Amino acid sequence: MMLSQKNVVRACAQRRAVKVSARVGTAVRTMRAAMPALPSHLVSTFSNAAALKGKVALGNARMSRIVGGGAKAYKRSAPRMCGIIGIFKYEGNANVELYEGLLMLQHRGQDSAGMVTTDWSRFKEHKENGLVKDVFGKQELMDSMKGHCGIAHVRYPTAGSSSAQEAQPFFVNSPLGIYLIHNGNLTNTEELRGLLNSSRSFFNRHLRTDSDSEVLLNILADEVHRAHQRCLQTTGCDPNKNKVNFLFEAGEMTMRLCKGAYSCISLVKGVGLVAFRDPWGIRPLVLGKRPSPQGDEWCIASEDCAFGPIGFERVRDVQPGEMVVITEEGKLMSRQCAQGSATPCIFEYIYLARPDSVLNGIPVYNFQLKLGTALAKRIKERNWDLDIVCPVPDGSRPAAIQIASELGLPYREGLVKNRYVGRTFIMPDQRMREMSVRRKLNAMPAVFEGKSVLLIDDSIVRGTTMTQIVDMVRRAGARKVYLASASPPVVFPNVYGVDMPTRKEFVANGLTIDQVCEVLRADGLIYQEVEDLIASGKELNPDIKDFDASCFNGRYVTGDIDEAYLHKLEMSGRGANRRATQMVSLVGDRSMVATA
Ligand SMILES: O=P(O)(O)OC[C@H]1O[C@H](OP(=O)(O)OP(=O)(O)O)[C@H](O)[C@@H]1O
Ligand SMILES: NC(=O)CC[C@H](N)C(=O)O
Ligand SMILES: [Mg+2]
Repeated sequence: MMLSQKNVVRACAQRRAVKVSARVGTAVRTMRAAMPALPSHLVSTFSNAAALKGKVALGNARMSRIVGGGAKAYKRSAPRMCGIIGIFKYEGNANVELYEGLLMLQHRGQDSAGMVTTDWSRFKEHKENGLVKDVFGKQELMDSMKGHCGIAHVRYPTAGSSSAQEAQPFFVNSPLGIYLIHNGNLTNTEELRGLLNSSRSFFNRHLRTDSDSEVLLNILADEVHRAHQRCLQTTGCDPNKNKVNFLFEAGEMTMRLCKGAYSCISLVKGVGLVAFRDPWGIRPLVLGKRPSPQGDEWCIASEDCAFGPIGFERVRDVQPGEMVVITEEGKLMSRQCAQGSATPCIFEYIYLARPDSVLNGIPVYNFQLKLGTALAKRIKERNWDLDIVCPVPDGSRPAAIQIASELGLPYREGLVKNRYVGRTFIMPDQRMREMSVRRKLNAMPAVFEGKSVLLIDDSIVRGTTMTQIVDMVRRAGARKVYLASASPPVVFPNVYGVDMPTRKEFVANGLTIDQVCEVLRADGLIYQEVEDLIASGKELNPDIKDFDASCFNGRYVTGDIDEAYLHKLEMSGRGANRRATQMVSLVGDRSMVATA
């Protein structure tokens, strides 16, 4: 009987099919008999582990977790999040610059793309599932996106579903016309949903999706309405002259009510381009400008790598808890809506952001070099007999270059990435899935033959990439394969906008480093220490007193996340289903970065 992938996972999770004995060999035989369709790499993982150690005392639960996680991992690509951009110009259309800027943020999200442009009298909106070039690379559509201001979004969902209805921007028409785009994830969405449905909300707001971003927009709109009401009750307050103030007041209340991560950009009719960032500054948001004969023009984006190609220059980060308004006339105003205390997400620097970005005053590239330096110190203590250092393209290159230099070893690019694979539908059978991983990366015998190799990756999340690569590198003739991860083991879910909601999908969850090493079939494995990671960031910007490193240390900076929350998340639709039926990206668009 051939079991489907889903059934394999289910069978593993329920621990019915695998009768694990203390001896792994028995377990492997049992697995083979019970699940002929089990991915061979997972079965051989255990055979190999057994060969390496003789026997491995992995418990029943742990075994089924690894098998379940690995099988699921085949369906998924690396976790992503969202990217946002807004542009204010005085004349001409903003559409092409929004498109170019959004392309520079494509690595942050690949599920959908959306844009709205305006001349402040009419608004033109378009959003669809797909990559930026597929959604907006159409002359007729772009010609119709008129207006000198606009906002645009790329999405990788962390709440709700990946349906096109939940693509961004979201829109409300009352009390002012507001479009909003959001990067991050609210952690008290249900509570806020309740507020919007309570008598507190005069409008009885109708929520059409499961998206947290739609909730956030409606909270903001509701607070604008309340600010307007307060004005009407105050002698001498002219609502028409106070719209910017309504936004600032709404920003203050929104930041009191909303928990979690939110970097947002809005177009507000009668006000202008509005941007705000949660009081913890978890997700990035950067302000840029360029001169024009009429005055400064503005761009606000998740990462300042978006500025260069469209002629903007970085001014500064939007501060945690700050709201910036660029009025319809181009005047920049700002208010600190909440006492901010920067604890930016450290995972941004390791994995999510492009190396050519500067976030929170820290150049991402420099951060990655520092991670290389810190890790090299620990590697030296291992006394591994190494011949070459090889990066896993693309994310790990800066760290690997630094490690090679610190260890005095040759840096060799032995893995070639096919950057033309692009997005791929879930492969219908196992052979094709394996093939698609192999066509993404190719190992060169010319580099590996007879060598003891130190492979560097920026992170090992589910272990999918690394398991395949270790195999490939051995097949290409490597004598020994050692692994180093520039980040610590990922063991806790990310609740702030990165799509990593369940612990069981992480290869390092519940295992010792030696056990992970066995699962990955390597000769040695070393991870970055959490203290070294945080210290590296603080050295680059001493004003940052702490980082959100929750996926490594389980300390959630917003203070509202406990075991019960994580458990509920894992049991929820997102955690349980893991979007098994949607498209996945087998090659992230970061492939364009380091090779450009
Ligand atoms: O353990 P896993 O779940 O496989 O995920 C970790 C891998 O995913 C990312 O690479 P990816 O190929 O997505 O993109 P990159 O080119 O930006 O490195 C990351 O850089 C790791 O290599
Ligand atoms: N990754 C993100 O920033 C996602 C934004 C929002 N939570 C959504 O799911 O659409
Ligand atoms: Mg990678």
